[in-house]
Amino acid sequence: MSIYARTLSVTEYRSFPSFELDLARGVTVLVGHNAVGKTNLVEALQLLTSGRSFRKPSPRELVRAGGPRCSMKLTLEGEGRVIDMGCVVEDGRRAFMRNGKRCRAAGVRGVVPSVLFCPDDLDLVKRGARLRREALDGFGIQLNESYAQLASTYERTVEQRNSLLKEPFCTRDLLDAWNDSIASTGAALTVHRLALLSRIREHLIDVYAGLSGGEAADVSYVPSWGAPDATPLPAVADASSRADRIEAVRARIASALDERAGEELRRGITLVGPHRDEIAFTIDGRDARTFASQGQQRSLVLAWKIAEVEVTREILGRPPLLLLDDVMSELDETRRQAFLGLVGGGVQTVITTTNLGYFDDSALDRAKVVKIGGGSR
Ligand SMILES: Nc1ncnc2c1ncn2[C@@H]1O[C@H](COP(=O)(O)OP(=O)(O)OP(=O)(O)O)[C@@H](O)[C@H]1O
Repeated sequence: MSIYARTLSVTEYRSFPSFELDLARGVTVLVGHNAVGKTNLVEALQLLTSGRSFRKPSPRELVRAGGPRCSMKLTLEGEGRVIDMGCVVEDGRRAFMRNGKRCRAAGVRGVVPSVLFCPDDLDLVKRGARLRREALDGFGIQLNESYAQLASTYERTVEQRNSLLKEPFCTRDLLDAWNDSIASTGAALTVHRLALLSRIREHLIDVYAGLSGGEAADVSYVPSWGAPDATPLPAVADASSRADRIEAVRARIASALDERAGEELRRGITLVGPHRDEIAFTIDGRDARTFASQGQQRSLVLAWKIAEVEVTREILGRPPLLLLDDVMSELDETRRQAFLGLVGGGVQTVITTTNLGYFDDSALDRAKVVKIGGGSR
């Protein structure tokens, strides 16, 4: 049996003095009124599977108001293993634990990765590019530790270069000294992104066509460093062509940095690199950000999330933990069924809702329903 999330327990965490939640191997529905803490539980599950929270809280925000510390533990079980992933916040500092031993976020990340879908995601297509980059990276870092390390090294490098750019003494020579690290780390990160996006794309196209009755959706990577008609990058077939690909991107980032140095010095920010790249959706060849209806944009996001589930299965050989926070009310019947269909495919799922009316009887019969703010059913 593949590894899955069995029990979450939290103490002095957000709205909970203490709470223990046994999860079903299939679907667990958390039902309760507004503000009873359903999303808080989803957040803990995300934190203990991915090492991050979509709410981006400061450590103190995780501690129940007035308390000095909080702790969370998620027990994973299967494949002959039991692993406890933990997180403790004390004195305003957050520490992760694996089987009781302190570790970095990487220690809890990715054994059972999670795919979260919450109401904020519904605007993913039309909001700023940063959110789409974060969606791709947040997924990628759970599947590949080198992706995670590159993303974090690259972020630090850009921060340092931007700090330098804001200094009155910053000169072209001082700036150029940073270009190598931006270009080489940025290129390696970009190649990870391109590989992951191409896997997501394959599923997204099929899923979207199924949801829409045949419309052609697509998603592409629009780099900050190249004209769209630039020579295509070498295809990734093996490790050596991967190295060629990184070198090709590195050279383009380096030359774009060179070209735009004057503008960077004037504006005080780094204008080239993966932190400025775009992930763009189209439907029937038209830019989805400006042309797609709200329903089409939602279907694109839904297709993206389903693609994340399928790509996890492809790469790790097991499905992720799917966390659906408060989205049932936002989706119509077809889209709800698309998600519930995944569940039939053996994806462990936690769904929060204020209203069980969004589920048909057969779905509820197969689910474990837990009332939050009351007893379990
Ligand atoms: N650190 C904290 N200490 C105490 N309470 C907290 C803390 N953080 C959040 N809360 C409380 O948790 C509640 C929100 O919980 P949550 O967002 O999980 O609700 P929910 O059940 O998902 O609600 P909805 O159905 O409206 O989305 C709020 O009442 C908020 O004040």
